[in-house]
Amino acid sequence: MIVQVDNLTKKYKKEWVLQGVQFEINHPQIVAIVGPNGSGKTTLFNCMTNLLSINSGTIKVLEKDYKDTSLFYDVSYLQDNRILYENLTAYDHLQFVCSVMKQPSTKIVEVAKRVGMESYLKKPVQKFSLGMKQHLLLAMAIINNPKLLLMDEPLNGLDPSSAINMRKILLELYEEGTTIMISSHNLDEIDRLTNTIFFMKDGQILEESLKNYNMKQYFLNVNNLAQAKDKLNELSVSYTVNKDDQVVFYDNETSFQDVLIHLNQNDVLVEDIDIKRIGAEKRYLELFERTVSE
Ligand SMILES: Nc1ncnc2c1ncn2[C@@H]1O[C@H](COP(=O)(O)OP(=O)(O)OP(=O)(O)O)[C@@H](O)[C@H]1O
Repeated sequence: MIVQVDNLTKKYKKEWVLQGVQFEINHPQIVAIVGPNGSGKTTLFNCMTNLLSINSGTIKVLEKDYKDTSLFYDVSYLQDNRILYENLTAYDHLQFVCSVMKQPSTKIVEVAKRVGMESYLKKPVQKFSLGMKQHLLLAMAIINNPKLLLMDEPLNGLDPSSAINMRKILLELYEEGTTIMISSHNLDEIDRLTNTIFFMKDGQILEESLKNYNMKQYFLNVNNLAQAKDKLNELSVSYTVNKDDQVVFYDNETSFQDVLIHLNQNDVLVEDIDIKRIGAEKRYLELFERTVSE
């Protein structure tokens, strides 16, 4: 067991933010935590790392109670950049983390290279851009090869190539056996990283595999719509016809190839094909549409 959270509740003064959070992670994976602003993602991470007291419930991490101080060596938490010291260099920060994590200082250059921050390793943080600070936070979080890595909005301020590099590093860590819990509002990036998403709604977690949402949706323009409908009915394909007279269907039942072959053999000409992927954004809108439009 990597994480087990049972009936976790947390309130600030009168506001209940976590209202019975419940989930388990039993094997190494990348899990995204997604939810509107203020839904409690940071609060959940802060509770899991014992930075905040909880009101009720239990949290177990790597088979231990979350308050067990030995977890410090195996769990990293990438928080926002207010934890950085403006007057210290990136090297100073990494040296400090190395010493408390009992890691050799040779790791500093190694991790700086991996993250792509060698050129400003010796500069003070006050001269850093937002993205440079994110690089340093990432380097600090992975220098000890954690078993569990919690990341609160790590993509903030990253340019496209840095975001691609971060994705590469996270996928490598996952391959090496690290479990990553990442909160982000960047649903495209989440789609690229994982299809396991915990949606935070009403102080609870809705745990979903987005496999269904990663289906492809096909839009066909055909020369003879009536004939096409007849032939699709023969194949028992579930389809709809949209306002542009396109035949729309998903790839979960009959394969796309079979549909094309059947139409072609029955003199229906497919003139154009558009393919869309249904991802996390669609599910997010279904769950939070009112919140989004408010
Ligand atoms: N220290 C605090 N004192 C009082 N209320 C707080 C405190 N920290 C957070 N809250 C409230 O708890 C709720 C959840 O906040 P939290 O930061 O956990 O949400 P979040 O999902 O991480 O949001 P975002 O996506 O904006 O980062 C919000 O309503 C927030 O105002």
